[in-house]
Amino acid sequence: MPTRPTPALSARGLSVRFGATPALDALDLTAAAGEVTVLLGPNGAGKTTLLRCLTGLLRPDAGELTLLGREPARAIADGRVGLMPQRTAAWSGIRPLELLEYLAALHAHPLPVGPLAAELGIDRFAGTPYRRLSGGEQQAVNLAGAIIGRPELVLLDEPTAGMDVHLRRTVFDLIARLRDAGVSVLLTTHDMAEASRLADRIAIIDRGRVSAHGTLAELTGGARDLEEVFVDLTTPAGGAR
Ligand SMILES: Nc1ncnc2c1ncn2[C@@H]1O[C@H](COP(=O)(O)OP(=O)(O)OP(=O)(O)O)[C@@H](O)[C@H]1O
Repeated sequence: MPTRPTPALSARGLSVRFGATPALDALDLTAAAGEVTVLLGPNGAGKTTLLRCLTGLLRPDAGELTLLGREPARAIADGRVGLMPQRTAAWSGIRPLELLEYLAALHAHPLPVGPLAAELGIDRFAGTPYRRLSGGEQQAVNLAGAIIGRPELVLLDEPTAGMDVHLRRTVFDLIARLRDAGVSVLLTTHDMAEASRLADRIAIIDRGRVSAHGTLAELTGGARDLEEVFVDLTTPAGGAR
């Protein structure tokens, strides 16, 4: 019997509570290796909480989690996972090119900094302190930092938020190339068009659980619009949990 390929991500019964709020409520999700998996969900659905569990920033109250078949901390320590957070104040005064060179030096076989910076337009503001960059420029630097170490799995939290159409298209091409190179990508977005265009599979998260998971065609039945399906399957932010 053929063995099943190791998934990029496996979460079973993952639960996180903040006081009375169940941010993740026994969430089950498997993301196949080599695919782009898009997490869609209303504000507060638990997407960022899931990503924080994946990167070891948050310890779940219950459940099991593996990345690339390993404990998340192990996979991350081995440099196999790249993370683009939604926002980071951590870099503050460092200049983008210095930052990328520093991050590249942490990895055995990094991408060449110059071409990556040029592709994402970072060379135009390479010497500006990170905190002075526009939102979209900071996002470009965050994305470059997530992929510079040639990770096998990339976690992107709203990667195109704040980006203009040009940069957004560049990022779409880059994500498609990562996938073509066999990299697994897990990303969150609120943009239905982006999800439709990029995803091999879409997981709709609602109130800390996966309410649907499949290809675009499976979710929409080929007849409905993804936004309609999303509205049917999710609770508006502020709705009863
Ligand atoms: N540190 C925290 N303390 C208390 N509550 C928190 C904390 N972090 C998240 N929450 C709550 O957990 C729930 C899930 O939040 P999360 O940030 O994961 O949602 P999200 O799906 O990423 O939302 P968005 O699309 O708005 O980014 C929300 O109700 C949020 O207020």
